[in-house]
Amino acid sequence: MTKTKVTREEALAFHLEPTPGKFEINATVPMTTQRDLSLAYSPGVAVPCEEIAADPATAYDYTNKGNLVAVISNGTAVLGLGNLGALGSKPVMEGKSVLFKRFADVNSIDIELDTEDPDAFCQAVKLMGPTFGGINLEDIKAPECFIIEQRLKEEMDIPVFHDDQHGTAVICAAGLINALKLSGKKIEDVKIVLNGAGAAGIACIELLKSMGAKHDNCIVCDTKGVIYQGRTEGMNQWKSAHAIKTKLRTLDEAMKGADVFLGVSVKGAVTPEMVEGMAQDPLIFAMANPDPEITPEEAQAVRPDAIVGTGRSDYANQVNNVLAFPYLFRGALDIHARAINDEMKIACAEALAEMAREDVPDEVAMAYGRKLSFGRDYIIPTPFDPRLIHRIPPAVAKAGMDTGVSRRPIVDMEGYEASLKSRMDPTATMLRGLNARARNAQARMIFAEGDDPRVLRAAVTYQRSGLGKAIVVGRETDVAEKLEAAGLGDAVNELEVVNAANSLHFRSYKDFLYKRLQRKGYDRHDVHRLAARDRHVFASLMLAHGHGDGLVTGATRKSAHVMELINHVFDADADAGAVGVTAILHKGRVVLISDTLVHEWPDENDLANIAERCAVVARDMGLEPRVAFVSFSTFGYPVSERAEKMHLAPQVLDKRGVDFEYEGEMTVDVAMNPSAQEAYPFQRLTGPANVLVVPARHSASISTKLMQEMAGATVIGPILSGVDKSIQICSTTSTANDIVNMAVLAACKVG
Ligand SMILES: NC(=O)C1=CN([C@@H]2O[C@H](COP(=O)(O)OP(=O)(O)OC[C@H]3O[C@@H](n4cnc5c(N)ncnc54)[C@H](OP(=O)(O)O)[C@@H]3O)[C@@H](O)[C@H]2O)C=CC1
Ligand SMILES: CC(=O)C(=O)O
Ligand SMILES: [Mg+2]
Repeated sequence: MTKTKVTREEALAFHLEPTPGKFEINATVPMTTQRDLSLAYSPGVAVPCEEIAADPATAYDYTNKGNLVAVISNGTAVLGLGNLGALGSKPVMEGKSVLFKRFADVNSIDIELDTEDPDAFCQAVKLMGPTFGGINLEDIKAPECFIIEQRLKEEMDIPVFHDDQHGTAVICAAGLINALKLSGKKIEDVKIVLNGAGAAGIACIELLKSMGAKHDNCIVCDTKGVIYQGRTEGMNQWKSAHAIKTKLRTLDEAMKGADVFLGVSVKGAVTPEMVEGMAQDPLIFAMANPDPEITPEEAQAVRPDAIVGTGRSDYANQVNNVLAFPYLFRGALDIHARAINDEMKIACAEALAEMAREDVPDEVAMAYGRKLSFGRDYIIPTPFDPRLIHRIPPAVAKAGMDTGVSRRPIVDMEGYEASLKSRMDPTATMLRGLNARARNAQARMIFAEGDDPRVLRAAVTYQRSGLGKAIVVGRETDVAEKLEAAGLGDAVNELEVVNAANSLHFRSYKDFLYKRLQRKGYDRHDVHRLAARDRHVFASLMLAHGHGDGLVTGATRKSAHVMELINHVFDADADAGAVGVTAILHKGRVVLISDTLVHEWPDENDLANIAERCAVVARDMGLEPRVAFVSFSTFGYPVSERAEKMHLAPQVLDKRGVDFEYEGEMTVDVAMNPSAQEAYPFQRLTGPANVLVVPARHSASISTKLMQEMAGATVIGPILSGVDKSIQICSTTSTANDIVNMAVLAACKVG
């Protein structure tokens, strides 16, 4: 991975703009009217106060306690920068709060306490207990951190978790589990050298020992070198517990023959010479921040066989507690936990390790600019992996429930996972509904473009997710090679691979096609070539003959070409009533835009047809359609010849008498914003439009692509509607995940 350098100027500008710091606080209730004020504040607020006083558990129902975590530091060990004081630590603490929100939707506030006295620190935190659902201690130096955490755990009834200790230990354990798998070594055999016997170091070595690492195989070092039995200088009880009987005295000596190096000390503490003498396939986690004990370049220059991880996001294998604390707290908060115990931490480590060994979604590859698959450069999930939020907290919550720290156990684990998915993306609920329908339908899905790795990965996901059976059109050897290259070699025997050469039905396909094309200038030879060589045509013929229930194609060629080819087999053009509908998912809203695929310049009758098709698609997707014919004018003003057909289309529907709401012509803001609608009291929509019928294909394309690029909206489609068989056309920029979504739509027969 190439290292992206961040300059001091950039870092300061990032913290300065748009407002100083990294987060603000927003209200979740309306606060506009007198009534709102009476409910949120006096007199209404008295009621929940009394309820909570009578039954403290109801604080989780009537206040934000249950989803609020304090990130608390005194700034005595800020990253690896040392004691920068309470105020100097604030940017890191604000940062941790932002990570809590971004990755696990945990509300969090940073609190910097200006004291180095453990008693004063504990007193302050303890007094804040009622406010929070959990306490995340951060960047407090050892050994005070051990005393503080221990005491607060005993005295508070919510999880108290020192992130630098346990968050780091969890992610270090997850990485180690997978690195050992790759090098074929066992935890009970490996020789481990730990440099840094502070908060992070002691916790890491303790967790690894609880997972099977042998005491005598672990050498711990600090600024004074090896911690051996009998050493007196710079010792404390936490270090003594890990002292071993040895003649080794320096880190240099300790590193000779070591299998694993764990660094939680300071920048540059390790030299290439030290790494050179390590055992075969060494594992090096140089976790000091912001600069590691040794860089991956330096380590791999002398030991190309090394697996290297650092705490930074700009190298491969980021071994950083950001992968642990948001999800540990999410799981703990959701069971109203009293504590985060060892079992919950180990469950978190194991779930993280397991995830890294699975196929990685395209969204993650895109965020990181490279394909990730389990191996030396990818042993732990990356922080932007969208699976983390619904995979890790359930594992943590379950471990908490099994070990009795939960105050409100989760009864429906599947529902919990589903709620976690939609927690980060409200529109995911709709997608989940479609997935459930597809799973019930168990459609045999034809994936026409078996020569494309994205399509192959989508086919494997479709089948392995239990959505139905995947049939791939392609050459067997080519499919096998491409699956192998995508790290899915074991899927070769799972997929059905079909082509003209191995199809038992090829002759009847050709007869069928000849009948359709014989009066359109095609002879038998042309038809043979078309059916044998064009996978879109071949796949369409399969579908036409019922040798699949749905078809997904279009990932490798422009949709207009694909439509042309499909039309050799089906009547899927404008004359036949076909329509393309694109769903835009953004900020919890779903809006359908049409026609994005078939009609170039529809007239008012076509527009009315398009609206009718959209209504079907909307209902198929669980939406009650409210259709707006959109234009740049609203109800005749400004007057324009171009807006005329949008003005007339509702009148066509008036004559037809349809069973859904429609209105127009109107601008997009009037269509979508109820307060803008108030200016037109006669208009008939009962709420914001969720279907926009646009004047032409170009405006459809411009609006959907603008939403995608500017707003980052999720775009699904165009969904092909009005064809009697279930066909969906992807785009050439579709990811494997997009293709699976299209297969789900095809399976649900949307449209
Ligand atoms: N990647 C990640 O997720 C995380 C990384 N870290 C990093 O780990 C480091 C330590 O943090 P933390 O444990 O909280 O801090 P502490 O202050 O609690 O501990 C620091 C430890 O490092 C030792 N140390 C310092 N310099 C050296 C050196 N040159 N050689 C050997 N040992 C040395 C100290 O030794 P002594 O006891 O003799 O003073 C002490 O034992 C930081 O760089 C931090 O950024 C921490 C948490 C998470
Ligand atoms: C990552 C972290 O918590 C630290 O370096 O202190
Ligand atoms: Mg820290």
